[in-house]
Amino acid sequence: MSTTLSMTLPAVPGAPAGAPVGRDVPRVLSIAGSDPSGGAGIQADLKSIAAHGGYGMAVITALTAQNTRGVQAVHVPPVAFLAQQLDAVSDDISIDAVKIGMLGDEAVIRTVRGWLEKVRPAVVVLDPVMVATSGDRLLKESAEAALRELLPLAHLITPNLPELAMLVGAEPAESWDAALDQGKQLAKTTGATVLVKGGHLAGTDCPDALVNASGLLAQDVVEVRGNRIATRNSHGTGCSLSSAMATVQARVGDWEASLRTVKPWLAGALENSGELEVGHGNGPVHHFHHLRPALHEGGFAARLWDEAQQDLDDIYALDFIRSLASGELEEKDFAYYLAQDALYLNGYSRVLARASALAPSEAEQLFWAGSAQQCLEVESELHRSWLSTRPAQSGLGPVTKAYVDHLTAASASGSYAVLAAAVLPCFWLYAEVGEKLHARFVAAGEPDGHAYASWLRTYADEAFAAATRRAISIVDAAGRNASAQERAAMLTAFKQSCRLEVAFFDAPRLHS
Ligand SMILES: Nc1ncnc2c1ncn2[C@@H]1O[C@H](COP(=O)(O)OP(=O)(O)OP(=O)(O)O)[C@@H](O)[C@H]1O
Ligand SMILES: Cc1ncc(CO)c(N)n1
Repeated sequence: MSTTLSMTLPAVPGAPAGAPVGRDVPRVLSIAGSDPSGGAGIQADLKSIAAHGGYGMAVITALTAQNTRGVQAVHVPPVAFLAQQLDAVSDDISIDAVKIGMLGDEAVIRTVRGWLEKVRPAVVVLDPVMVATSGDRLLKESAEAALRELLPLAHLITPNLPELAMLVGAEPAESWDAALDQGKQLAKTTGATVLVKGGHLAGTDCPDALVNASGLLAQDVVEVRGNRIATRNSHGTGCSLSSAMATVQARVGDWEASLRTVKPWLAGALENSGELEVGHGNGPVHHFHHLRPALHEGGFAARLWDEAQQDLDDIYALDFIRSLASGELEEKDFAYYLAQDALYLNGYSRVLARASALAPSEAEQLFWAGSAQQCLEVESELHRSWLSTRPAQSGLGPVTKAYVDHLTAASASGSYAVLAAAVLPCFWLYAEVGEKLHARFVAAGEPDGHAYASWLRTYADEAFAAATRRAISIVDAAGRNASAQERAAMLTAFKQSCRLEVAFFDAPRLHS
């Protein structure tokens, strides 16, 4: 499958010409605390580094006993052993970037400081972890002064708003402008670039900004806006952000470009966090939301079918379908439906011909071409046997037009997979509804005098059911081979067609 790690990061606008380009797979060291529940600390850092194509390493400063509900205990091992871990890594491995997280106490800070002064890594991102999302302290109060003194050894500092306030000796900012002012102050006193984070603000926006007035950035303040995502799964966002920034910076050498890469990724990680179902409190983010596990045969079709269930329920609940089944449907509504169906089939046939033109194999080309021909034959049969005896209907109705327009747009997308997904509901939902209505009619003993008996008898057609199975299997294979992005587009196109199938059956009520 083609959904591999996004190792090739997009060329990012704003990257200065001639900016240093680092290693393809940067070696990134996290010096941080352990979160055994996997959402924050070194566990989050290693996932975040890997998600950005880095090689992750971890030196543990402290062990925490915590989960998504909070921190139960903290254990700081002897600092002599911390120093041994740090030296073990740097004696052997060239480190491209370091991310520093939870430090715990003053002795740890002193040890890390000594190591940084000796090794001088090219990229140092410092997340001044003091208090967890749960409100639990992760840095002894007595160590705050030592942490402040460590800041000038970092290139990027990533405090949240309460941490930023504490580091500049002020009250937490309540507005974005006030936060940026504090960021400027911290950048000035430390000489580092400050990443001011909007996570703790109220409102629908969630901006971040890089602040540095010494000419290192394109402007003194580079803001990257973002929408606030409604989720309580924000455990470890700060850890994930800082380690991702260290990784991308080691590759592209530009803080702004790094933030523009990392922020949308983090938004995706927050948006998809619900999928993980980890814990009962503030859950972790989905670091690998951009990767999808390989789907087994039928797996993508099953996902589409799940998506279609609500639309099927909606179809069965429509007056049109209920009264078609009972025979009570008004003749004018049936005539409108048939006339629109003939118009629709003409457009649909053209779109199927386009699928044939884009098909990757002769077998699929033939299938779509055959289906396109079949459509035209059904259209002319509709005219011959049903429409010739019914009063002329007005032209293309609004739903018919919307549906054909949607399919035409899908055929212009250039993606065979998206087009195949868009045309599928017309096979699948129609075949499903046809089979069910036919079965109900037969179960009712094919009542005499049913106004639509002959229609229902031909509605469930085995040749059409076979074509539907083939269309499903083509879309399933296309979906399994597609990138995550293309799959999402397939799902959107499919879903839209399902909605239009519902609307199409409801159109006679509204427009006949
Ligand atoms: N609800 C949200 N929607 C979108 N982005 C968010 C949301 N919450 C936080 N972020 C982003 O997550 C990153 C971390 O921000 P935040 O201010 O929450 O850091 P933090 O408090 O250090 O995180 P942590 O929860 O790990 O302690 C920032 O890029 C911020 O914009
Ligand atoms: C180990 C560790 N580091 C950082 C944080 C901050 O989110 C946390 N909760 N746990």
